[in-house]
Amino acid sequence: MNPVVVVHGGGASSISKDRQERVRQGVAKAATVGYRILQEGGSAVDAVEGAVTILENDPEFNAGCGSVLNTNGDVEMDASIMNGKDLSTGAVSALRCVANPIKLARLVMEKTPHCFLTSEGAAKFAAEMGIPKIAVEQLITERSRKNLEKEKHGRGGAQKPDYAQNEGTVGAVALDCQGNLAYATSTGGIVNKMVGRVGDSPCVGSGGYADNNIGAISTTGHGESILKVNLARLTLFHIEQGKTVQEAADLSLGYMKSKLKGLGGLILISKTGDWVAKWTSTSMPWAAAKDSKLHAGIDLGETTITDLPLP
Ligand SMILES: NC(=O)C[C@H](N)C(=O)O
Repeated sequence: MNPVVVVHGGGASSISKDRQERVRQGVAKAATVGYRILQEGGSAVDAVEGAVTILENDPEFNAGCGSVLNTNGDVEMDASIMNGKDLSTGAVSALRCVANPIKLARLVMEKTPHCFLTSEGAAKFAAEMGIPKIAVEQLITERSRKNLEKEKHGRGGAQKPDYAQNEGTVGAVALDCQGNLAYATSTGGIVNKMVGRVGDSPCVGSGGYADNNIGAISTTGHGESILKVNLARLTLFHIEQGKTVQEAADLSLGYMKSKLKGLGGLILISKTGDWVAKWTSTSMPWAAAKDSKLHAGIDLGETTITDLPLP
């Protein structure tokens, strides 16, 4: 089986010129790292964890360092991961003071009898696993502080968040040489969210899904809409009904938009290695690595294809 990795850096409003290059490099690096892991014989789970860790560590994206702030100016992160081989899954939500939520989600999947740990319980488990607690300041950037200010005061103190401004959730899907599929999704959520608000990203079936018999998907966008339509599982349902990856993505994103006015995006790989990156938000940085080529883009109709650097 030829390995494939696709990553996204979140459905977003238009990305400013000065950030575009950094965002482009971020997704390209994540896809390249994930692909190398697969080429070296790593599993799909290893690849999605590796790719998402790169994006969590990159302050340009709304996950790990660079997460958006809640209404108290604090960071509460959500993440989930799934192994399509046996449907094992792990998730964390409302997690504070950990650099890489996706690593903790994987530990929930592999080291506990549960699928999902939240808040204090997740933090306690992180400590038990020897994951260092970091100061919240290490996760907060100048940009996220400014975004919160803008959200609170810049729109005349409007109470409702403008979802078009919420950007940067990260995700990855992978197909390894053995034909195994996996997904990982990680986020700081939405700007100015209520304390304790949990979005779609840690919820299996909404923020992502992976089943070796069908495909793997990671989603991004307006979490409350994604939760209501179970965007990830809905898309895979269309694949099960015989749709192509493009058709399935269009159908499920189209349904969320027409039914709820919810905008978002997704990356998807089928069990046969067909892949797609689609969005209804203004833009979505993404990159895909397959057959030693790197495909990447941010805006609609704009795709570049380059050779992947040799290992
Ligand atoms: N930008 C995003 O994808 C946000 C995420 N889906 C959430 O609602 O928490």
